[in-house]
Amino acid sequence: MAQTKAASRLRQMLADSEQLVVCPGVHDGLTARMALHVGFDALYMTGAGTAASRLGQPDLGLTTVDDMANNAGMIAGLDRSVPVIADADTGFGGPLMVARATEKYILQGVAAFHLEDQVTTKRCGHLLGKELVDTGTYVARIRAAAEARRRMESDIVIIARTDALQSLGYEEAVNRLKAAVAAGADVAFLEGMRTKEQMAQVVKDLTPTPCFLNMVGGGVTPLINAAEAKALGYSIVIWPMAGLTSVYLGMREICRELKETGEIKERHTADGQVDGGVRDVFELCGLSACGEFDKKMGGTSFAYKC
Ligand SMILES: C[C@](O)(C(=O)O)[C@H](CC(=O)O)C(=O)O
Repeated sequence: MAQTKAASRLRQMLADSEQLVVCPGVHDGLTARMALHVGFDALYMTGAGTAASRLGQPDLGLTTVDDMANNAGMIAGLDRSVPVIADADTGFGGPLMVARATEKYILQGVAAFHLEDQVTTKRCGHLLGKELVDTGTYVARIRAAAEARRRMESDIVIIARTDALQSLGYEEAVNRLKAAVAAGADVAFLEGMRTKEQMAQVVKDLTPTPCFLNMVGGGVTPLINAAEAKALGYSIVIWPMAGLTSVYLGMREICRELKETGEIKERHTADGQVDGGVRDVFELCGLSACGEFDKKMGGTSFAYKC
């Protein structure tokens, strides 16, 4: 398996200490297309969003490895030059299963993924009552992922996440991250931080390992902007709710309008064009590019203007 362009690209970004990789959370093709259109250097495939959009379920470990890997792979395939960082929850089982999951993510062209130390009946890191596996079990997950990466001759980036802060405290959480890095993880992710002091301290305590920051709207971690995250020394910051919050607010507004008034009024841009209509959505998803490709290859189905 050759090294993927996207994983190498992400590794280059991580090697540049001046660069902070800012990733909007996306959960499906349309939200990913919109983030790509706006021009982000990398995307984050949220597990919570995958559960909500593919299953209509909360983030409680209900997605299978194939739900997650297939969703991540579809998103990664939209633009292979833009790295996709994907949620891999607990790795979906013991070391054998974690290795299989890693192989699936690699084959799907994902650039990076995170593995955590919750039990497999996991929950969102910003909910109460999280249960953990012991450090040995967690490290075995990371080791299995690193071994699968070696077997596949891949350069996929492994992000170690710990949820230990809530029940075991800061020191134990940092020890778990250090053990995960020793077992082959490239990046450290302390989940559920509650203070700006912790946010600053963990970067120092994990040096020189790049650190990952999770900005969940409505979660337990204080929200800071990209400039502040960069000043603290973070390498990656994700905003996992970007797609979910947009859909939640936008769909609610439009559904209410239809229910209350019996119609949905067209939205317009400042220069009077319809905004968000059918053509905009198709074009965002590559309508013109599809027609051009078909024609160039000698196809005739889309030779007329769509
Ligand atoms: C990052 C996360 O794993 C995700 O699935 O996006 C979640 C965030 C969320 O539930 O919004 C988490 O922090 O556990």
